[in-house]
Amino acid sequence: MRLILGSASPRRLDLLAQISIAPAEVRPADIDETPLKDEAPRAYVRRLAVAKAEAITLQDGEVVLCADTTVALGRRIMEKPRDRAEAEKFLSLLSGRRHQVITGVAVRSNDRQIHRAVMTRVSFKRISESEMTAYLDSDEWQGKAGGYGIQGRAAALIPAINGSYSNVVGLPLAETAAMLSGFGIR
Ligand SMILES: Cc1cn([C@H]2C[C@H](O)[C@@H](COP(=O)(O)OP(=O)(O)OP(=O)(O)O)O2)c(=O)[nH]c1=O
Repeated sequence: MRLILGSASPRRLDLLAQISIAPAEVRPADIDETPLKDEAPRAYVRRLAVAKAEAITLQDGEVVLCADTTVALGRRIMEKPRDRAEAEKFLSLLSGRRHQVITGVAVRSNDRQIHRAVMTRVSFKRISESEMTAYLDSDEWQGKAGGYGIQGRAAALIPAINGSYSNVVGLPLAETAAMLSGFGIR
Protein backbone atom coordinates (compact mmCIF):
# COMPACT_ATOMS: atom_id res chain seq x y z
CA MET A 1 0.00 0.00 0.00
CA ARG A 2 1.16 3.57 -0.77
CA LEU A 3 0.93 5.91 2.21
CA ILE A 4 -0.32 9.43 1.60
CA LEU A 5 0.16 11.91 4.46
CA GLY A 6 -2.84 14.22 4.36
CA SER A 7 -1.20 17.00 6.37
CA ALA A 8 0.66 20.23 5.79
CA SER A 9 2.37 19.88 9.18
CA PRO A 10 6.14 19.31 8.88
CA ARG A 11 6.01 17.99 12.45
CA ARG A 12 3.81 15.04 11.46
CA LEU A 13 6.27 14.12 8.70
CA ASP A 14 9.14 14.28 11.22
CA LEU A 15 7.23 12.17 13.73
CA LEU A 16 6.57 9.48 11.10
CA ALA A 17 10.25 9.56 10.11
CA GLN A 18 11.12 8.93 13.76
CA ILE A 19 9.46 5.50 13.46
CA SER A 20 10.87 4.92 9.95
CA ILE A 21 7.64 5.50 8.10
CA ALA A 22 8.13 7.52 4.93
CA PRO A 23 4.93 8.55 3.14
CA ALA A 24 5.07 8.15 -0.65
CA GLU A 25 3.42 11.54 -0.95
CA VAL A 26 2.17 14.51 1.09
CA ARG A 27 -1.28 15.67 0.02
CA PRO A 28 -2.75 18.19 2.50
CA ALA A 29 -6.50 18.63 2.80
CA ASP A 30 -7.96 22.07 3.28
CA ILE A 31 -11.15 21.95 5.32
CA ASP A 32 -13.14 24.30 7.52
CA GLU A 33 -11.83 23.83 11.08
CA THR A 34 -14.55 25.77 12.91
CA PRO A 35 -15.89 23.86 15.93
CA LEU A 36 -19.65 23.18 15.95
CA LYS A 37 -21.72 24.84 18.64
CA ASP A 38 -21.05 23.09 22.01
CA GLU A 39 -18.91 20.44 20.32
CA ALA A 40 -16.81 18.46 22.82
CA PRO A 41 -13.02 18.54 22.12
CA ARG A 42 -12.74 14.78 21.56
CA ALA A 43 -15.65 14.75 19.10
CA TYR A 44 -14.20 17.81 17.38
CA VAL A 45 -10.72 16.38 16.65
CA ARG A 46 -12.21 13.08 15.55
CA ARG A 47 -14.61 14.85 13.17
CA LEU A 48 -11.80 16.99 11.70
CA ALA A 49 -9.40 14.07 11.21
CA VAL A 50 -12.15 12.13 9.40
CA ALA A 51 -13.17 15.18 7.34
CA LYS A 52 -9.54 15.73 6.27
CA ALA A 53 -9.22 12.05 5.26
CA GLU A 54 -12.48 12.14 3.32
CA ALA A 55 -11.47 15.33 1.49
CA ILE A 56 -8.55 13.55 -0.18
CA THR A 57 -9.19 11.63 -3.40
CA LEU A 58 -7.53 8.22 -3.26
CA GLN A 59 -6.56 5.72 -5.95
CA ASP A 60 -6.90 2.02 -5.20
CA GLY A 61 -3.80 0.87 -3.33
CA GLU A 62 -3.45 4.18 -1.49
CA VAL A 63 -3.94 4.80 2.24
CA VAL A 64 -4.26 8.27 3.68
CA LEU A 65 -3.33 9.35 7.21
CA CYS A 66 -4.82 12.57 8.64
CA ALA A 67 -4.81 14.08 12.10
CA ASP A 68 -5.96 17.07 14.06
CA THR A 69 -4.51 18.24 17.36
CA THR A 70 -6.27 20.54 19.76
CA VAL A 71 -5.76 21.87 23.27
CA ALA A 72 -8.75 21.53 25.59
CA LEU A 73 -9.27 23.27 28.89
CA GLY A 74 -12.45 21.67 30.18
CA ARG A 75 -14.88 21.95 27.27
CA ARG A 76 -13.06 24.93 25.82
CA ILE A 77 -11.27 24.26 22.54
CA MET A 78 -8.05 26.15 21.79
CA GLU A 79 -7.01 25.89 18.17
CA LYS A 80 -4.11 27.75 16.55
CA PRO A 81 -4.10 31.36 17.84
CA ARG A 82 -5.02 33.94 15.22
CA ASP A 83 -2.52 36.48 16.54
CA ARG A 84 -0.18 37.29 19.43
CA ALA A 85 -3.02 38.64 21.58
CA GLU A 86 -4.94 35.39 21.26
CA ALA A 87 -1.78 33.37 22.03
CA GLU A 88 -1.34 35.44 25.19
CA LYS A 89 -4.97 34.82 26.16
CA PHE A 90 -4.58 31.05 25.67
CA LEU A 91 -1.31 30.88 27.61
CA SER A 92 -2.77 32.94 30.49
CA LEU A 93 -5.62 30.44 30.71
CA LEU A 94 -3.20 27.49 30.67
CA SER A 95 -0.80 29.05 33.22
CA GLY A 96 -0.63 27.12 36.52
CA ARG A 97 -3.15 24.52 35.33
CA ARG A 98 -3.39 21.08 33.81
CA HIS A 99 -5.10 20.73 30.41
CA GLN A 100 -5.65 18.08 27.77
CA VAL A 101 -4.10 17.78 24.34
CA ILE A 102 -6.22 15.60 22.09
CA THR A 103 -5.28 14.35 18.64
CA GLY A 104 -7.81 12.78 16.32
CA VAL A 105 -6.25 10.34 13.86
CA ALA A 106 -7.97 8.93 10.77
CA VAL A 107 -6.67 6.31 8.34
CA ARG A 108 -8.62 5.60 5.17
CA SER A 109 -8.39 3.58 1.97
CA ASN A 110 -11.10 3.30 -0.69
CA ASP A 111 -12.35 0.16 1.14
CA ARG A 112 -12.46 1.21 4.78
CA GLN A 113 -11.71 3.81 7.39
CA ILE A 114 -10.70 3.82 11.05
CA HIS A 115 -10.29 6.69 13.47
CA ARG A 116 -9.53 7.38 17.09
CA ALA A 117 -8.77 10.17 19.53
CA VAL A 118 -5.80 10.11 21.91
CA MET A 119 -5.48 12.31 24.99
CA THR A 120 -2.43 13.52 26.92
CA ARG A 121 -2.57 15.61 30.09
CA VAL A 122 -0.12 18.52 30.17
CA SER A 123 0.71 20.55 33.31
CA PHE A 124 1.89 24.14 32.99
CA LYS A 125 3.71 25.92 35.78
CA ARG A 126 2.54 29.43 36.61
CA ILE A 127 3.89 31.63 33.80
CA SER A 128 5.38 34.93 35.01
CA GLU A 129 4.95 38.15 33.06
CA SER A 130 8.56 38.13 31.87
CA GLU A 131 8.32 34.48 30.80
CA MET A 132 5.11 35.30 28.92
CA THR A 133 6.72 38.20 27.04
CA ALA A 134 9.82 36.18 26.19
CA TYR A 135 7.71 33.29 24.94
CA LEU A 136 5.45 35.48 22.81
CA ASP A 137 8.55 37.23 21.39
CA SER A 138 9.92 33.85 20.29
CA ASP A 139 7.04 33.41 17.81
CA GLU A 140 7.02 29.71 18.65
CA TRP A 141 3.29 30.01 19.45
CA GLN A 142 2.49 30.49 15.76
CA GLY A 143 0.67 27.67 13.98
CA LYS A 144 0.34 25.55 17.14
CA ALA A 145 -2.81 24.53 18.97
CA GLY A 146 -3.13 26.32 22.31
CA GLY A 147 -0.32 28.69 21.34
CA TYR A 148 2.66 26.61 22.45
CA GLY A 149 5.00 23.88 21.25
CA ILE A 150 6.21 21.38 23.85
CA GLN A 151 9.09 20.45 21.52
CA GLY A 152 10.56 23.96 21.85
CA ARG A 153 10.99 26.62 24.54
CA ALA A 154 7.63 25.84 26.12
CA ALA A 155 9.25 22.70 27.56
CA ALA A 156 10.65 25.01 30.25
CA LEU A 157 7.07 25.80 31.30
CA ILE A 158 5.90 22.17 31.44
CA PRO A 159 6.96 20.22 34.54
CA ALA A 160 4.90 17.13 33.72
CA ILE A 161 2.81 15.32 31.18
CA ASN A 162 0.74 12.19 31.52
CA GLY A 163 0.39 10.14 28.34
CA SER A 164 1.95 10.18 24.89
CA TYR A 165 4.52 12.91 24.16
CA SER A 166 4.29 12.54 20.38
CA ASN A 167 0.52 13.04 20.71
CA VAL A 168 1.18 16.56 22.01
CA VAL A 169 3.48 17.33 19.08
CA GLY A 170 0.78 16.23 16.61
CA LEU A 171 0.66 12.46 16.14
CA PRO A 172 0.46 9.71 18.79
CA LEU A 173 3.08 7.35 17.40
CA ALA A 174 2.20 4.07 19.16
CA GLU A 175 -1.48 4.36 18.19
CA THR A 176 -0.69 5.60 14.67
CA ALA A 177 1.76 2.74 14.05
CA ALA A 178 -0.90 0.23 15.15
CA MET A 179 -3.54 1.81 12.91
CA LEU A 180 -1.24 1.88 9.87
CA SER A 181 -0.12 -1.68 10.45
CA GLY A 182 -3.79 -2.72 10.09
CA PHE A 183 -3.54 -1.35 6.53
CA GLY A 184 -0.30 -3.20 5.80
CA ILE A 185 1.98 -0.19 6.41
CA ARG A 186 4.94 -0.75 8.75
C1 LIG B 1 0.17 21.57 21.70
C2 LIG B 1 1.10 21.49 20.53
C3 LIG B 1 0.64 21.57 19.22
N1 LIG B 1 1.51 21.51 18.17
C4 LIG B 1 1.02 21.58 16.78
C5 LIG B 1 0.70 20.23 16.14
C6 LIG B 1 -0.17 20.61 14.96
O1 LIG B 1 0.66 20.75 13.81
C7 LIG B 1 -0.74 21.96 15.35
C8 LIG B 1 -2.24 21.90 15.41
O2 LIG B 1 -2.76 22.07 14.15
P1 LIG B 1 -3.52 20.96 13.29
O3 LIG B 1 -4.75 21.62 12.74
O4 LIG B 1 -3.67 19.71 14.08
O5 LIG B 1 -2.51 20.62 12.12
P2 LIG B 1 -1.84 21.56 11.04
O6 LIG B 1 -2.74 22.69 10.67
O7 LIG B 1 -0.45 21.91 11.55
O8 LIG B 1 -1.65 20.58 9.79
P3 LIG B 1 -2.79 19.80 8.95
O9 LIG B 1 -4.16 20.31 9.34
O10 LIG B 1 -2.49 20.04 7.51
O11 LIG B 1 -2.60 18.35 9.31
O12 LIG B 1 -0.19 22.29 16.63
C9 LIG B 1 2.87 21.35 18.39
O13 LIG B 1 3.64 21.29 17.44
N2 LIG B 1 3.34 21.26 19.67
C10 LIG B 1 2.53 21.33 20.76
O14 LIG B 1 3.03 21.23 21.90
